[in-house]
Amino acid sequence: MTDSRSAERQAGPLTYRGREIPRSTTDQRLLDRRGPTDWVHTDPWRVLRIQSEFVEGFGMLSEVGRAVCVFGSARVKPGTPYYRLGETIGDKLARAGYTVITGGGPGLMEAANKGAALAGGTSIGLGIELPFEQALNEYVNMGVTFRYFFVRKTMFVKYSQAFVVLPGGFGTLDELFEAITLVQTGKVTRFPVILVGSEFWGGLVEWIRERLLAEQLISPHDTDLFQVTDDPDEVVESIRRAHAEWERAVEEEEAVAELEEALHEAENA
Ligand SMILES: CC(C)=CCNc1ncnc2c1ncn2[C@@H]1O[C@H](COP(=O)(O)O)[C@@H](O)[C@H]1O
Repeated sequence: MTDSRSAERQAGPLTYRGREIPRSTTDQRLLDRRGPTDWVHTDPWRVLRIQSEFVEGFGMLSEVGRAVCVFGSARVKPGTPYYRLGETIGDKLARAGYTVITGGGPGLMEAANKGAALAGGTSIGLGIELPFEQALNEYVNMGVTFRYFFVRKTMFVKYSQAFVVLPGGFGTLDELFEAITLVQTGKVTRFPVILVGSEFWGGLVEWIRERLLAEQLISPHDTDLFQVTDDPDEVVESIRRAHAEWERAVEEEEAVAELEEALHEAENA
């Protein structure tokens, strides 16, 4: 313990004692315009920027209805088979009443946004600031551009109820494995992850079974955490089915809770 209370300073939730006590108070430093400005490049300041990205993202997305994220390569060109597949999936999701969310970039993100926008749906792009210039693709009708990858990833998961994964590179694989890990660890529940393109994904799925499963690095039921299809209608149907099951489960949970409450009241009457 320090000798006396006077040798202590409370600065918000922080306590300083003895020689650690700062020479000025936080307010003095805030109101004093002199002094170095390098604090704008410090981590505590970045934390505020990170917070503001969460606030902007939550603010824009919280009123979006049922939504599906579509991921896929930034590099696939318009007019190619994968691009057309992306457009079809965006279109069908929008017609089924889902908002389509993508990374807002070019390639298959653009394809899904295009399909959704031209079908009259809500087409969202969650862009990311990159070292080279890039704007949200022209088919995004609601967008946010993030500075931080991890804030953006939180938005993908929080505001969608399914992930559709088209062929892609590292970015797409990152998003795919994040989603599967979140489902595997129970951080998100009843969340369909649908890989589109059996020829493209076949090798990876085989490796998961023959290597990860065979070496017991995943559980047998973990291979059910994702499904593979080539059929855009099946993509929409699987998502619909999962949501119908989810709604039934929620209704059941609510009915059980009401029953329990009624029982509790009757016991206390
Ligand atoms: C031409 C080029 C490389 C542009 C990059 N521009 C990007 N804009 C927005 N999201 C991106 C971009 N690159 C990667 N991503 C993210 O990672 C995935 C695609 O990465 P990849 O092309 O598969 O690895 C997308 O689903 C997206 O969420």
